[in-house]
Amino acid sequence: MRITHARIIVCCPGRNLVTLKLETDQGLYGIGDATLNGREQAVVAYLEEHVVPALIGRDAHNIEDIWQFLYRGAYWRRGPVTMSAIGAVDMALWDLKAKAAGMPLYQLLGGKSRDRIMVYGHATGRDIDGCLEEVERHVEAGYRAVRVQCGIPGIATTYGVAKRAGERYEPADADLPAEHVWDTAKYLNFVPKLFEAVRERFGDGLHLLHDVHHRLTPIEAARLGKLAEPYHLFWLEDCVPAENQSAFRLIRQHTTTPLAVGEVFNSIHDCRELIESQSIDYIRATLTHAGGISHVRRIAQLAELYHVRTGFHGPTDLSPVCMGAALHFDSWVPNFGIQEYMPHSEETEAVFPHAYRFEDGHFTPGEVPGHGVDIDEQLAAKFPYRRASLPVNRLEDGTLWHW
Ligand SMILES: O=C(O)[C@H](O)[C@@H](O)[C@H](O)[C@H](O)CO
Ligand SMILES: [Mg+2]
Repeated sequence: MRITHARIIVCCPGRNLVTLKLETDQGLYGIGDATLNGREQAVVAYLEEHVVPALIGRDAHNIEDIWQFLYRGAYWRRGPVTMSAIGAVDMALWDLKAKAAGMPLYQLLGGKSRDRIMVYGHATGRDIDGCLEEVERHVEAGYRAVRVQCGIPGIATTYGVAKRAGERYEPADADLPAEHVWDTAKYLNFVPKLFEAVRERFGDGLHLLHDVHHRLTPIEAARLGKLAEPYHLFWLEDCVPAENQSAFRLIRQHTTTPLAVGEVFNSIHDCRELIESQSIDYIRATLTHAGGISHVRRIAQLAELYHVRTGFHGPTDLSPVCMGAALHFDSWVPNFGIQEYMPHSEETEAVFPHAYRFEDGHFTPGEVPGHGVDIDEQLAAKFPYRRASLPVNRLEDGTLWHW
């Protein structure tokens, strides 16, 4: 099954999404997601100039060899741009192989380890009451797990909070980076009250998650972990930036709150120490940004040895293609934890017809051959690319901080 054509489709049905389509001499095609939010065109150029020309004529069945060719062969290993490009190729090749076998992708990975995939949704509010209403809405829709993010009194904009009630939170919302202001003291004094209010109203049964979005120092994260213990979070996410993997050892010494990290990771080397030192509980590196199924499978299998479970990143800046492939992976992976889910816009759903379905707080990946997600190229062409940037964060005195 030779690769004959490769196309990169960039569209913006509400947000920018990059899709790789590989066609073969057997008439089958495979699709991969190459979206790197706010840096989309860097991956497009990498694919167009350095990857696609080298793929034409290769046997699409040799997934591992193509992976090694693109990774080792590049000499310049790792990094989000390279690994997103490799991730898209790998995802498209697995899609092709499963289509050629006439099987849903999870079958090729080893079959199902579970009947359905638990997801967590995002409840956001400008204040605690607004956030509780959104939690309520999720509970009524069947969610078993909800991530809560809330406006912080005294801070004008807060990570993860939608502009208006009931709307989605979309981070890349400006042509050039918007500037937000951050204050750790205000945040730390406030956020335990949010957890307390959720537990008071919804009891202990709901899985409760929270994303710190890399804003604390290790000792501050340790304090938050301790403060959160009475509310038994499912996880505390990205409590510190994780370039320094040993920072998590310090946090771990102080708290039993489960820790999740890894949405910005792109390689097993970004999390090897975190996993081997048992400093985390959930690894969030996902298929698009971490080199596709072939590489994330290695991460998950290392993690399994150390009781670390998966909790894939799944916001709307990953396309339905990544979501579909991730749900097949989630169906198989023995050490599954949870899957993030933010509903895509109606336009995005129409551009990417898919077999996966939501019911009662869970997803099923569908039974069609491949990963079950397609792209309507004619419709995609109606939504041209628009530059959109993620914000930056400054402390109140103007110091640039982590976003
Ligand atoms: O947990 C999450 O879903 C993430 O933190 C996202 O909200 C990121 O901010 C976004 O993916 C950046 O592009
Ligand atoms: Mg996050």
